[in-house]
Amino acid sequence: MGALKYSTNNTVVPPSDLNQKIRVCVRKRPMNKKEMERSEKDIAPLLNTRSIQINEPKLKLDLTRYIEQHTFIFDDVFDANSKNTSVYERTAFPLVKYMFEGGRATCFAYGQTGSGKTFTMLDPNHGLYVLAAKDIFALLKKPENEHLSAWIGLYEIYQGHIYDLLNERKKIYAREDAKRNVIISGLREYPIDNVGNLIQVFEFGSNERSTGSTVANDSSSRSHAVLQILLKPKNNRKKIYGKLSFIDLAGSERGADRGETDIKTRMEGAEINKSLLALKECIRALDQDKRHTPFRQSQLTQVLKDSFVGKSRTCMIATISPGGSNSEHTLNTLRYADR
Ligand SMILES: Nc1ncnc2c1ncn2[C@@H]1O[C@H](COP(=O)(O)OP(=O)(O)OP(=O)(O)O)[C@@H](O)[C@H]1O
Repeated sequence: MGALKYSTNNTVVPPSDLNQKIRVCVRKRPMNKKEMERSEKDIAPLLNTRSIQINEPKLKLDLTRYIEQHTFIFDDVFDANSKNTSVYERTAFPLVKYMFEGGRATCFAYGQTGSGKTFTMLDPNHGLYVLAAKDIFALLKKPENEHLSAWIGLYEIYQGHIYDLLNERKKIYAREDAKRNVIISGLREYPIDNVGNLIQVFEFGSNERSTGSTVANDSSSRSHAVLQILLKPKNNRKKIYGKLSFIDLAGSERGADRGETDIKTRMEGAEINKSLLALKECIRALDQDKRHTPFRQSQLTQVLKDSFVGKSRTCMIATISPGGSNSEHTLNTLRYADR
């Protein structure tokens, strides 16, 4: 990423390759009502379709205010007025095509609580998973895919444990089989043959998700939610032909040490921090084509092993808030996503 040398200022830049092993995109959400009421400034102008500037408000020792500018370049940057459909075209859609080529694909949303992870990934009307499902069922109707069927599984990772959201939050375990594939034993998977069906099963499962309240968002997620859509041969349910996982990660700021006194919250934060760091390490290893991927460092990266080794592709969507009050979190998110 850092190797890109073209100008960042309002110039037309060449689009990034949609078929890269890893793509990292940023999505900025619109100002919300509270931010508008506080007349917050938008501190995150886009410079072009691939770069964004953060105007960080700072204070000198003599208390005079100044702005520190930071510029970041990504594979795509989506502005506040972008619709999920255009985000989909350049993030999850290439992964849908890839799973029909027999690949394992993963799409993550990473960002601060309230920055739009769930809205982007898992919104029941126009989340990327719904848009993907529409294309998946259309592709399954094609004669060349007649032998395949789609299955869905939904689980969350909370404090290093896996809970099956389609089976009353039953605790389940990941293990490696003789071929060193990671299997989540006991995970309930349902065959699905249309979008309505998938949304219904997903909604049932997401009601089970463990949520708690934070200052930023009353139903903030403290867990990572993983929705997996599998393609299996109709005549062999044990075999996985292709896989696409959508992951709504826990709020990134929850991993920071915020001086919480409550032990439960501290432990949650430590675990989230561990898993997000492990994820970053794995993505870095994948990016640099390293032979060793440290996926064993957390439960999250362990269950995603097949996204990091072999025929795999990953897209990370870093979601950010536009307002000045979130500048620190926004910078942390962009630094995390910056490769
Ligand atoms: N791009 C967007 N356009 C319009 N509204 C948005 C957008 N992104 C987020 N929102 C709205 O902002 C609010 C917070 O978004 P969301 O719940 O997706 O955040 P989150 O990052 O998933 O937070 P958490 O980690 O707490 O789950 C929601 O009301 C959502 O509808």
